Amino acid sequence: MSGARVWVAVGVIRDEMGRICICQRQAGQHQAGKWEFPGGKVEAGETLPQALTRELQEEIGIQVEACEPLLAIEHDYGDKQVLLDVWLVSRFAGVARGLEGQPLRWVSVPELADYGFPAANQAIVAHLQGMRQD
Ligand SMILES: Nc1nc2c([nH]c(=O)n2[C@H]2C[C@H](O)[C@@H](COP(=O)(O)OP(=O)(O)OP(=O)(O)O)O2)c(=O)[nH]1
Ligand SMILES: [Mg+2]
Repeated sequence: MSGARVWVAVGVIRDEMGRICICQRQAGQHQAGKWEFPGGKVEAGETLPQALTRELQEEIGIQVEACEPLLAIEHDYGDKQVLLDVWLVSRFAGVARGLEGQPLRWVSVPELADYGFPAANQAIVAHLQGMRQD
């Protein structure tokens, strides 16, 4: 184990058709090439909803209107430890686009199985697969 633990606000953004927004992590980033749920590090003094709202505005240009906590995951990648605070975003304004050049897709919950996610995300995907989709 090495380094400090990074606290991350992660958004599972669901549209009116039940699809989920995923983005591909870029070259040079930790876990590059893997798909993720958009989000990023919580800054000092921020609440989780504040961090989530800021990150989703910065990364994909949407405004969070309703969100609720889904689950929290601690994971040790060896080179980095993360605490992912995963929130469900059930209402938002704006059109999601990859503002940092990252590929972005809307996929159904079954389709999540076709994408390569960081190891910590397996618990998120399993949680979504076990949830009622209404
Ligand atoms: N956003 C996001 N990060 C994830 C997921 N799964 C996962 O292991 N992570 C890890 C990868 C990174 O080590 C960390 C998130 O950092 P980040 O690179 O998104 O942080 P950030 O947006 O604030 O970007 P920066 O400060 O590096 O510019 O959490 C996920 O689904 N979404
Ligand atoms: Mg990020």
